[in-house]
Amino acid sequence: MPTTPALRDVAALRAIEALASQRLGDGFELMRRAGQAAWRDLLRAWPDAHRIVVACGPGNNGGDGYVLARHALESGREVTVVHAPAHAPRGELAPRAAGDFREAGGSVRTDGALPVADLLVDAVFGIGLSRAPEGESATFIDALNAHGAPILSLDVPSGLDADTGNAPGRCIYARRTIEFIAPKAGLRTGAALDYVGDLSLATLALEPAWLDEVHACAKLLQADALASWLPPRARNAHKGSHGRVLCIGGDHGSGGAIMLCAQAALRSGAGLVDVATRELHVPALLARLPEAMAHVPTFREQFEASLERADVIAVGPGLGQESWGEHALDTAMQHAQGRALVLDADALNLVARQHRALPAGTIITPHPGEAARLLDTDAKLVQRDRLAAARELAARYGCVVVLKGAGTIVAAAGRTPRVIAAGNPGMAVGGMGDVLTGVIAALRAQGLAAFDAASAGALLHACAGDAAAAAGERGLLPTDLMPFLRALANPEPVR
Ligand SMILES: NC(=O)C1=CN([C@@H]2O[C@H](COP(=O)(O)OP(=O)(O)OC[C@H]3O[C@@H](n4cnc5c(N)ncnc54)[C@H](O)[C@@H]3O)[C@@H](O)[C@H]2O)[C@@H](O)CC1
Ligand SMILES: [K+]
Repeated sequence: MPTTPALRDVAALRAIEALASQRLGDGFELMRRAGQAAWRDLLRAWPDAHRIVVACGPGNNGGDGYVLARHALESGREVTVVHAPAHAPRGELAPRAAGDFREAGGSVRTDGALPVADLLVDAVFGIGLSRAPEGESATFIDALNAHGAPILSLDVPSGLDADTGNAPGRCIYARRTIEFIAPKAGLRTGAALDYVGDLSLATLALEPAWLDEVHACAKLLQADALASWLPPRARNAHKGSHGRVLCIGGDHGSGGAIMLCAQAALRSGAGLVDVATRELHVPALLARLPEAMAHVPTFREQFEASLERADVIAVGPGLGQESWGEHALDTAMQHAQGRALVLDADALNLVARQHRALPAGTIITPHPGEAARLLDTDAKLVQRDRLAAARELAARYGCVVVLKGAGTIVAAAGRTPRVIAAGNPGMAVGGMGDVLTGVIAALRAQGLAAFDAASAGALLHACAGDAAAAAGERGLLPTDLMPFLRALANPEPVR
């Protein structure tokens, strides 16, 4: 796959299927290729699986399952196709694939009962899922999940909405999913990451140019894209060449948040970092991070001078929503003209509370709860369709949005959203977002445009999290990322 592959939604996949069926002259050819590709993938991942149960649904996803089952049968495996009573093959193609399987001597159980197996193949529902599985469909999915053998899902774990990554009801927990034709946005963000397992792709030998004829709903940013975002450093650089970041936050009780932000900004290459925080936190900050310059927002002149000097103002980590934080945010916003802004955490909660407009190009980094407050909805609805929520935030606030959570999304009006293909659950710990704010602010200060700084920052942060998680996800600390931020921010060996 290229470093930033295009992601497709169901509408685009339907368009590609129609186009390909027409150009190949036979609708069944795609199903034949899908079933065969899935069989090859199964052999790669589970070469020793002998007893294979293929669970088929009523549509073309089930048809792919019948094609795979015929290949398994012909290679001497013990194969049983099982479908729920209500899932007899329908339409034009699936009955044909089922007929081929029976003709080859395959047996089909129509009572939904699952025999002993080394491996289950899930071909119940694909991109045609139209509602939450209920009744027999729900019981069948429950039985597959409870069986105990690993599950290979064809195209989509059955029950998952391939556009949103939301499971509206029961859903298969796959060990592995083989996608057909093109990678799907909905398999890479939010709840989807609990269901998909390892992902592989079969393009079904379609001409790449055919894919270009349909729209991409998002792009996937993978670890190897990182180097291309990071600007080279001039040999005669001085500290001013790499930008000046002012980090504002750390009300009483939250002093660590702004320290993490500042340290991450320095480790991601900012030339100068100022911190405006509570006076009480200054000694700890300077002891821990002597490279930072400390200011106190209540000393107005000193604070305003630091705002005037800043290239990038990052507000929010540990800011709180009391008058101290409100005053610091107000003052920062008064000096936003001509500077880049990165807003996080309580800065976003204050923006939501005050119904504040944001200067164009502001980067906001909400988690789903903050996104919900900004959109006046609830976090569950945000998570139900993360891409739509990120796009809506970008449109409503005219800003660049980094919607955090598994499969972070970066969106901006008029741009194709980006989905980050890195990060891990070890990063779900307090302080991790403060680090992200510092990373993005540092990249913005080094000259990246807002959308690129947000994208590269989210990717760098996630990759550093993955590198740090090599020692274990449980117990991972935000400070563990610091050496990896430095290493990954320097992809070229230093001469
Ligand atoms: N159309 C094509 O050209 C190709 C399709 N392919 C496969 O076909 C799949 C799409 O096929 P379909 O469009 O037939 O859709 P699916 O097979 O995903 O499912 C549609 C069928 O399931 C039923 N259904 C949907 N949600 C349900 C629910 N919650 N409870 C009960 N029944 C439900 C529908 O009524 C319909 O009969 C892809 O995911 C892929 O696996 C591949 O063979 C490649 C080519
Ligand atoms: K499936």
